[in-house]
Amino acid sequence: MTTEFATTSEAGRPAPGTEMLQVARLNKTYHSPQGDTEAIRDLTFTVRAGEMVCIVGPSGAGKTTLLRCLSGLLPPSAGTVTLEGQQVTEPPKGMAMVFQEYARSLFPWLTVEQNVELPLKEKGLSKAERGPKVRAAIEAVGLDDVPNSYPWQLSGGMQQRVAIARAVAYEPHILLMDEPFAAVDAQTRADLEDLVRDLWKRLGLTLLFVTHDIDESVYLGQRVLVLSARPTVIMEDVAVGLPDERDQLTTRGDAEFARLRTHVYELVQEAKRGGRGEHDADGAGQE
Ligand SMILES: Nc1ncnc2c1ncn2[C@@H]1O[C@H](COP(=O)(O)OP(=O)(O)OP(=O)(O)O)[C@@H](O)[C@H]1O
Repeated sequence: MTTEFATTSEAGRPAPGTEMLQVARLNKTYHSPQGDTEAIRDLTFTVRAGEMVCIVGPSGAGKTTLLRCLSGLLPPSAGTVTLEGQQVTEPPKGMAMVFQEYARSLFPWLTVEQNVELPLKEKGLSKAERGPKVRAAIEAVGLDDVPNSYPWQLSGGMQQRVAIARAVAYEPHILLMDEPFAAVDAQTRADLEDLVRDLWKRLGLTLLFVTHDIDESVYLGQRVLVLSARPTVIMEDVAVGLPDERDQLTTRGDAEFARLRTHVYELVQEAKRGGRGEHDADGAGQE
């Protein structure tokens, strides 16, 4: 395809491999009349430019809370989030997000093209600048035959492709994805996983991908951060040494894939039993 996306240097992104997102001793405690809930106890990790990092953890481990803190929507109770040297206190300009609920994140009265174009308008790009970027993004996600359709005329998987196109057209420095494929069927999910890996490689994206699905985290990630049960710490930062060229059959049939998924599965089971989290105030397993 003819890419109209900015390259890494054109877009002013940090050079690949440099530290981009730093989360330092992050704590989030919710206060309510019923009492305090310490959702996140102590999280420290770094994401380098160009990395694909997955986050898994048991239900209620604080994944949504973490993403809200990273995206500046929720102030931490302690600790800091720093993106490209700037402390995050509001939604950063260089960040885009894709959510699980695509039906709620797309505007039903706008066409595919108009949905993808909207953030570029908000970014202040002229019509002439927007056009090629919108077309390239729609082509990149394989929707070039339906640019004038409305979201409600498309399948769930296609709607999620629109949401992904909108995020990549914006040319974010970092893309956060919050369980983006949880609501689509298994086959569509596999296609979307491959789409995300393809876009990540081609566009030099930095990606933080939250999922419940252990296999998905190993298939997609270069690293998998495994969260403990609440109050959350990082149990382990698992390096995924699988080759960069991945496909659904070969990679998932690989002995190393099986070893990694077993390891992550055991960690999540341990987390569910409350291991290396709630009972470990020192946060063992931190980087
Ligand atoms: N606004 C809030 N007020 C009080 N407690 C909250 C609030 N939001 C979340 N919590 C609590 O914080 C903890 C973490 O919630 P969070 O939604 O971040 O977890 P999660 O890992 O995203 O969950 P799931 O995997 O089920 O989607 C939970 O115990 C939840 O009840």
